Amino acid sequence: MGTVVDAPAVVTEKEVVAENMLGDKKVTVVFVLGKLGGPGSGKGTQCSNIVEHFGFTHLSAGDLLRAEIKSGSENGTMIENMIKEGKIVPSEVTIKLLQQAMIKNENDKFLIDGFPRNEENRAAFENVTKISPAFVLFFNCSEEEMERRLLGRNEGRVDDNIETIRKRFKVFVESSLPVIEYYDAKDKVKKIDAAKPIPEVFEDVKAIFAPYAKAT
Ligand SMILES: Nc1ncnc2c1ncn2[C@@H]1O[C@H](COP(=O)(O)OP(=O)(O)OP(=O)(O)O)[C@@H](O)[C@H]1O
Ligand SMILES: Nc1ccn([C@@H]2O[C@H](COP(=O)(O)O)[C@@H](O)[C@H]2O)c(=O)n1
Ligand SMILES: [Mg+2]
Repeated sequence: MGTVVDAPAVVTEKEVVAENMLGDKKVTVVFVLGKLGGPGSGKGTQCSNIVEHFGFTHLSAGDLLRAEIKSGSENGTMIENMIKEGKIVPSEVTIKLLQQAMIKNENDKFLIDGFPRNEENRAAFENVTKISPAFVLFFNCSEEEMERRLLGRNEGRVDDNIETIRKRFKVFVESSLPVIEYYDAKDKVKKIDAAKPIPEVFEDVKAIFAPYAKAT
């Protein structure tokens, strides 16, 4: 039997132009994730530093979902129940919130924190927005340390209790790991040791973001 050669994917000029475009602006997106889904790995903390030093806009999928609950939206009860259980909200809901937030914002550099949490999140985001991340910033931290930080966070989150924290870790192993593996195979995962004190972690983050330094 002869060798079967896959036909090359046909990419039209329009598709090439459309890649990473949001309306008429070209955007840079960095996904921010962590080990075991990264709850408590310091994603939000370091994103604030990146915003200040590198001019990115921080969009936390979890924060957008929590704001949606507060807004009294028809999806509010469903989202709240999913968060209490540490489960992943359907992609169409989260992607719509992320897309709206990016369109409303004039910036062209976004940190998307806590997303994609599963293969459905990842594939749907790329299909709907045609945006691929520049890279994935991955915070590596032990389960014990993340648990300790979350139990001491005191922000009144419904999911910062030992029962939900353990469920969130379990969901990661089942759902989020393939996402990391997908981007790892594309050499897009930049791993950070997140167990160190906050300023030391930021030194490592800074080295990764140096190419995005604001012109002075
Ligand atoms: N490197 C660090 N060392 C010690 N404490 C930290 C460190 N980074 C963050 N913290 C603290 O740990 C807690 C969790 O941090 P943060 O909210 O940034 O985590 P997160 O990754 O965004 O978690 P989640 O996914 O649950 O939103 C906060 O109280 C924060 O001040
Ligand atoms: N892509 C996502 C992100 C988050 N969630 C839900 O929100 C919870 C809290 O997320 P944090 O990033 O703030 O830790 C998370 O446990 C999920 O229930 C989601 O569904 N999809
Ligand atoms: Mg956070």
